[in-house]
Amino acid sequence: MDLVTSTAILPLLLGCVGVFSLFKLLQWLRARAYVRNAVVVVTGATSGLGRECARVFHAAGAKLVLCGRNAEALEELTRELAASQATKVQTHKPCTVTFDLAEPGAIVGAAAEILQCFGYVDVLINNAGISYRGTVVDTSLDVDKRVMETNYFGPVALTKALLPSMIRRRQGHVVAISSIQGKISVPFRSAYAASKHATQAFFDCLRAEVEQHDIEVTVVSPGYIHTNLSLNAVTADGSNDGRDHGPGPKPLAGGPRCAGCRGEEKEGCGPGRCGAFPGCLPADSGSQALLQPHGVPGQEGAETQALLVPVRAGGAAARLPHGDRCVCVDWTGSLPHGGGGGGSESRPSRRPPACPAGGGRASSGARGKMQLDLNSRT
Ligand SMILES: NC(=O)C1=CN([C@@H]2O[C@H](COP(=O)(O)OP(=O)(O)OC[C@H]3O[C@@H](n4cnc5c(N)ncnc54)[C@H](OP(=O)(O)O)[C@@H]3O)[C@@H](O)[C@H]2O)C=CC1
Ligand SMILES: CCCCCCCCCCCCCCCC(=O)OCC(=O)COP(=O)(O)O
Repeated sequence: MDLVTSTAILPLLLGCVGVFSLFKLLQWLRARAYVRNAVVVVTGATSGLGRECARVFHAAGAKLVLCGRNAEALEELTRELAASQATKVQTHKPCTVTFDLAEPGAIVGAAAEILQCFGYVDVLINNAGISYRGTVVDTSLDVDKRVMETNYFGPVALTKALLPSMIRRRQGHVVAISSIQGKISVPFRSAYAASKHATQAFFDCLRAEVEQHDIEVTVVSPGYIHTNLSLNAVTADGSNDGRDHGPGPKPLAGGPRCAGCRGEEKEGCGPGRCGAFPGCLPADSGSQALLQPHGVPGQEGAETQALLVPVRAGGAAARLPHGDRCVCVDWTGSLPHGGGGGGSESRPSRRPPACPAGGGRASSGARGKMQLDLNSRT
């Protein structure tokens, strides 16, 4: 490289680094300013994602309204936040409101209480939810309704009750914590996936309706996060599952196998063989990954952070970190919004063919560490 070229490249590089750093700094300042002193309502604040939201928003200076069913747990969280390490920004004592989202009659009163806390709401985070596990045929309709009440009708009712005040102020941000299961449907999670699909649709419609009032609507679609959600999952008869073997579709005993391998000892699909197996997803079947674990799935510390990746018609893709392989799960994945390349309905189930010999092995059920970072807001 001659002298002229090298002297031109160095300033250019430094300039790029400078612009990038400035952009990051502005992004950080914007996120901080957005949250500081904002009135943020978090439902399901006593556990998991909601608790983490409470911690992060409190530290960033938000005026929190913490909602949950358990008044004592909410008080304990308030004490914990008050005792947490001081940050540079001024923090505020949270307000708590206790109500059950699955009680339709409780929501209007709860919304009024929420508004009394600080007089208005800037951000509503519809986070509370329950999981469900069971077969369609065994699940009583009461259970379907309970999951829908908690995950869908409750948040919808609360949003409706708080919207008029946001519209009057021409300010507000409604957040719905949905799930990847709001985009794709998997067996044995019918009620949960249905509630999350409904959530996705409702809040997408809302976004289009309230844009004119300067109100923002965000749907968050996380992948697996290791919380109490699995422990508290309801089952077909309405009882609690009570098992915590990590969230998500579980491999059959003995490890992940192809859908056609139920009860057999053969494992895995070899490279290039995925297409033959409804239960096996190609490691890379398209330009967009559905699930993109960072780290080795199943391994402690693997980052399977929430992914907000649009589902593409034509194939669910899971890219594994250790090379291109099929990913075998014990169910036949159906795709939303036109699976199978162009059609508008999910693919009909096919009977899985016999399992191929040998091949790669991959683990489903990777767990994500949860850590929210307000700075990553774009
Ligand atoms: N964990 C995961 O892998 C994923 C979670 N999500 C979604 O994230 C959200 C939070 O889940 P997560 O933190 O994991 O689960 P947790 O079980 O840890 O927390 C759920 C929270 O919701 C509250 N809640 C449950 N039912 C009701 C109800 N009827 N009325 C009021 N509050 C209620 C719980 O309160 P209580 O203490 O009273 O039970 C609890 O605070 C859910 O909407 C879930 O669907 C999405 C994708 C992945
Ligand atoms: C490396 C893994 C490959 C698996 C590829 C399958 C791709 C599709 C998987 C479906 C993703 C579902 C994401 C679920 C996010 C979510 O809502 O998790 C919570 C639960 O599922 C509820 O927990 P539970 O343990 O009760 O199922």
